[in-house]
Amino acid sequence: MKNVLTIAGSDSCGGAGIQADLKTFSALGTYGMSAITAVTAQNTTGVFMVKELDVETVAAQINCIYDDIEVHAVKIGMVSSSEIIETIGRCLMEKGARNIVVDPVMVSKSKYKLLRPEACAALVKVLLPLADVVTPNIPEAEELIKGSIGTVEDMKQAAREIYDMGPKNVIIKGGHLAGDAVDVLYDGRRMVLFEGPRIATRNTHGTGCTFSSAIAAYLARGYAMKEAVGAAKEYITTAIAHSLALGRGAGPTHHFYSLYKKAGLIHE
Ligand SMILES: Nc1ncnc2c1ncn2[C@@H]1O[C@H](COP(=O)(O)OP(=O)(O)OP(=O)(O)O)[C@@H](O)[C@H]1O
Ligand SMILES: Cc1ncc(CO)c(N)n1
Repeated sequence: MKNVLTIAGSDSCGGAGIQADLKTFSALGTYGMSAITAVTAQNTTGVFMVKELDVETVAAQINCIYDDIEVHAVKIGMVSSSEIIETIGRCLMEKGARNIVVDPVMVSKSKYKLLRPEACAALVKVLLPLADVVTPNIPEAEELIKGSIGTVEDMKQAAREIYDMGPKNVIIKGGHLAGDAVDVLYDGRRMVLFEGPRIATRNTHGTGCTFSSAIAAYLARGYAMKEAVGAAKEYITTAIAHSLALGRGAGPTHHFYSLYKKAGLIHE
């Protein structure tokens, strides 16, 4: 069994954050563990409250996992303050963490700021250089490069600029553009495009969390980066295709279908 840790915020409605991450880890046959950075009160219509945890609690969760259990990959999601970011950076360096996936969560789909604006610099300085891969969506990539992105060519240029900030690989997710859902992976030498059909649904709560967690799970299972991203793309496309019309807003991705299908339990 491969063990995967998520360091992220809790989403009370279970569609994004820690809850999406753990569901993804399980569905992909890995053992999931968590260090919670903040508790959010949210549902499919929006985020209503955020309570950050103190840095001692964040550090204690990470340290006690690494002191006891082998961690084959770690995914970092919502980390709202500079202090929490610096604490996570320090802990992961001390523990020699590997297979680090950084999802630079900034704003929820419902437009709630999940990263304090002044903490963006710490994210760039501390977490990007530690990342084996960083997975911004279009608005996050625009914030990182301080420019606008409207085409796949713009995504490639943004990937080059973000690569220069220190991560080993960059994926720009194209979920926010029109047309097919195209993601761009850049490893400093090659640009690889992952193209999926755009699924016509409003139920896309937690797509970014699910995608980055799937990459972490596949890296933990020993996939090389390009193969991990390709497999994660298949997983997220399936999870969106079978997303759930829960609540009055954007419903969540679905995590059981792929597992059952892969296991040969679903015949179509
Ligand atoms: N409607 C869709 N159909 C198919 N694939 C999609 C769709 N929307 C997003 N994706 C894919 O889902 C993955 C996550 O991308 P997206 O841009 O939605 O992340 P995000 O904005 O970070 O999500 P989150 O709401 O969790 O912050 C990418 O692989 C993207 O191409
Ligand atoms: C806790 C949490 N993390 C990430 C997201 C992604 O937008 C969210 N909505 N909530």
